[in-house]
Amino acid sequence: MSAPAGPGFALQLRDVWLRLGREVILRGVTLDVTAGEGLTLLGENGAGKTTLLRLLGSGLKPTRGEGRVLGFDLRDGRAVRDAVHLMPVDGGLYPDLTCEENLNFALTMHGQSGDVGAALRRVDLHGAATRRTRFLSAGMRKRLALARAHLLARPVTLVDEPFANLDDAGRQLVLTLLGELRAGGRTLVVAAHEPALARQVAPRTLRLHAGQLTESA
Ligand SMILES: Nc1ncnc2c1ncn2[C@@H]1O[C@H](COP(=O)(O)OP(=O)(O)OP(=O)(O)O)[C@@H](O)[C@H]1O
Repeated sequence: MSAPAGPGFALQLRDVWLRLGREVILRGVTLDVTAGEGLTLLGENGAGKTTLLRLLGSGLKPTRGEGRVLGFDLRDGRAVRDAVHLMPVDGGLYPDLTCEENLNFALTMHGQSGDVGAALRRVDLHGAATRRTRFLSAGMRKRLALARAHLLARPVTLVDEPFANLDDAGRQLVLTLLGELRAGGRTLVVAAHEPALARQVAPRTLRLHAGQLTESA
């Protein structure tokens, strides 16, 4: 990349192309996100939102182009994965672990400590603490994944469709907990089909279309 990321940039992409199989998903994506900024990522089904989040979390490598996360090259998977937490659309939980085991495991993996009981109470899952996550409803899994993202509070938090499968109280919980992450200075990227909700915590809006990313009003 021509210029290294300054300390104020959380995310930088320069002319990033990404191909999966025969399909070119990203076509020259360039992006600058300052530390602490909140970004809503819009786009129709299949536009490439999940793919872009996975790239920013170092789960996929650019086919062409360059990127940095908190100054670390995207290809430096270990450094990027330590700085980033990606909350995938399906929650990304371990189905045979209980709710509290999932949270404890995530803390251990990042060398962090935290109050797992309080985190479960926050999302109204304290009654299911010892239940394996495979036996949770889709909305309960979403709540648990949200609790994990909030507990880890990584400097960059990427969230894929946080409002899906949630009731009104659950959607409000998403806004509250993601809002707290932003208030604590974390950089937040939310891929969603609910722009009015997502913008409440991530006001800058970008749209992916035909592999290209543009600012959206
Ligand atoms: N492993 C893969 N191999 C090949 N193509 C893939 C792979 N994963 C995703 N794709 C394709 O990449 C494109 C973008 O998918 P992606 O999941 O990023 O879209 P999205 O914007 O998140 O969609 P949605 O709103 O439906 O969740 C789709 O055409 C999809 O078929």
